[in-house]
Amino acid sequence: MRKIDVFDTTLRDGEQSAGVNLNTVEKLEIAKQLERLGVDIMEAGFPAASKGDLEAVKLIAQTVKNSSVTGLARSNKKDIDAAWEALKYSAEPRLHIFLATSPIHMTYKLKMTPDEVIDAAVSSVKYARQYFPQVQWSAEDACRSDLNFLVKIVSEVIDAGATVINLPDTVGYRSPQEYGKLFKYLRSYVKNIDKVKLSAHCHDDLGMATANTLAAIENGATQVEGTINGIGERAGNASLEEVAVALHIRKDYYEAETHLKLDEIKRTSNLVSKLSGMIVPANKAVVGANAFAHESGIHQDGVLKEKSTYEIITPELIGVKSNSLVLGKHSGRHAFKNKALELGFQLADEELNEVFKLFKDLSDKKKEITEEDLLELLTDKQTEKDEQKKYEFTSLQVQYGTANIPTATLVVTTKDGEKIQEAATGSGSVEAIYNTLERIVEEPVQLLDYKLNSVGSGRDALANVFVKVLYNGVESSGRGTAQDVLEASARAYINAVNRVCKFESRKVKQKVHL
Ligand SMILES: CC(=O)SCCNC(=O)CCNC(=O)[C@H](O)C(C)(C)COP(=O)(O)OP(=O)(O)OC[C@H]1O[C@@H](n2cnc3c(N)ncnc32)[C@H](O)[C@@H]1OP(=O)(O)O
Ligand SMILES: CC(C)C(=O)C(=O)O
Repeated sequence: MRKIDVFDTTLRDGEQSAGVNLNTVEKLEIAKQLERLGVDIMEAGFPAASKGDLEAVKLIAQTVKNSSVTGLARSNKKDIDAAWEALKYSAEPRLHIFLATSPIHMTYKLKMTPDEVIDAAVSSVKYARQYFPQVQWSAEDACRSDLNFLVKIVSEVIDAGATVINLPDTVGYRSPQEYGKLFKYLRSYVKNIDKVKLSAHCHDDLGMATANTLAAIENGATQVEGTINGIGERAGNASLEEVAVALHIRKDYYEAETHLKLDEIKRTSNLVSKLSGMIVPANKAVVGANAFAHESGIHQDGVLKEKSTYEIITPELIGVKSNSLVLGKHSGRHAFKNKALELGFQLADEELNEVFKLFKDLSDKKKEITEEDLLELLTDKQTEKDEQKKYEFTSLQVQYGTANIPTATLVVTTKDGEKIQEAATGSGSVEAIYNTLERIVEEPVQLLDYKLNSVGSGRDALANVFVKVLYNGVESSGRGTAQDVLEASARAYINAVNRVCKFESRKVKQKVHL
């Protein structure tokens, strides 16, 4: 299997993401994790950019032992000297020099003629080679450069001593087919190309960075550059984790591999996200929170029967413990039963159907059903089984406005099937509800305590109300859970009454038959 070298630039191009600024301690922490991940080369910064960057690159170069450390420099002595200052103590000093080769960049940015660019490239590589045994030379904006010019300059910098040639798609412009052809072209027309490693460096402006990198590999690239989580200038760089996992999963096709420790990927991604502040989108390939989450019933059923039905990457491969079956409105009975079992509830078919219906009702109201939600449903069901209910909550309507008196209208069904409707006012909505319930139930319970909290997190968390009541000198309690605070309040009160009731003394006041 052909080995592809991994050149990580999270600490240089990744740090060029707008809004990202890593201090030396953070950079060192990421560098150590990149070393654990097994990157061949890490670009630790741009030493000429600032004193802080120089010091960070120096510290990383002195600390990291199992990956080669490099730094970026423009084609001038000042930048190369700064890089040498930072990198001279590393095991095998390695420099990365770049110079733009496209007409747009040469004319407008560098204000240099093509011949001047060749001279600057050659003299900077020669200068660097006096110090550095390894010099990578990058043709910035290679993808918008004239091909014959590219062949000429690459050939000359190789003669000047470059050991790696990088062909960056600096602005993420090329399609995979075009980028692949560029590599093929240089391999065919640069006579001394076999003396060097050939590297791909892709940006994601058109969302093709990973595909382009893989196309380069197919066409002769021996090194790939990118960042963890794809962070970087503008839309970012190629995601190294995507490239490495794609090579692994499709080794039958690419016949190439990296030597990354793939099970360190998730940990590296989490660390980079935490320290850079660049949140990984949930649907990001390989490392997104949803990458191994199955939500719909048919998929969940398939995965429970045989994981490979819907999983081409095992979560363990990248260091994630297991996949997750997320319960939501698209889930089916298989996944629901499985989750209930995990939580310790063995449900008979009839029970399963009942709780599953409650779950579906809830999932129409809530985006994601958490374990806590599920526990509520299952324990409520369990409690219901254990308790005979005299009153059942049926419906509630509350009118509330700062200019009006709060009014509640409730319908409660008795165990005999009678529907009782009542209405009352109160100084607040909850009091109006409780005043109404007092009219409905015949047991004169006295409310001692009322507590409200949320189950789960987020805006759509369930409301959980706990009430303490006194009846005939005995304290009891009740609990109600619902999407809405007011409904949970009513349910808690009814639950408390049910628990204190003596079924033999049933008598319902003020009935209104619907
Ligand atoms: C494609 C890439 O990602 S390239 C890397 C981009 N990264 C960075 O720029 C981050 C670090 N940069 C910096 O801190 C600053 O830009 C510095 C310290 C390097 C330079 O700062 P300044 O001296 O103020 O120059 P400034 O950034 O405004 O302009 C860049 C200069 O470098 C020149 N330049 C650009 N690329 C190169 C190159 N490869 N070789 C030589 N000169 C170059 C530009 O033409 C311009 O020169 P000019 O001042 O004669 O017009
Ligand atoms: C310095 C080079 C490699 C670069 O970052 C780019 O062209 O995108």
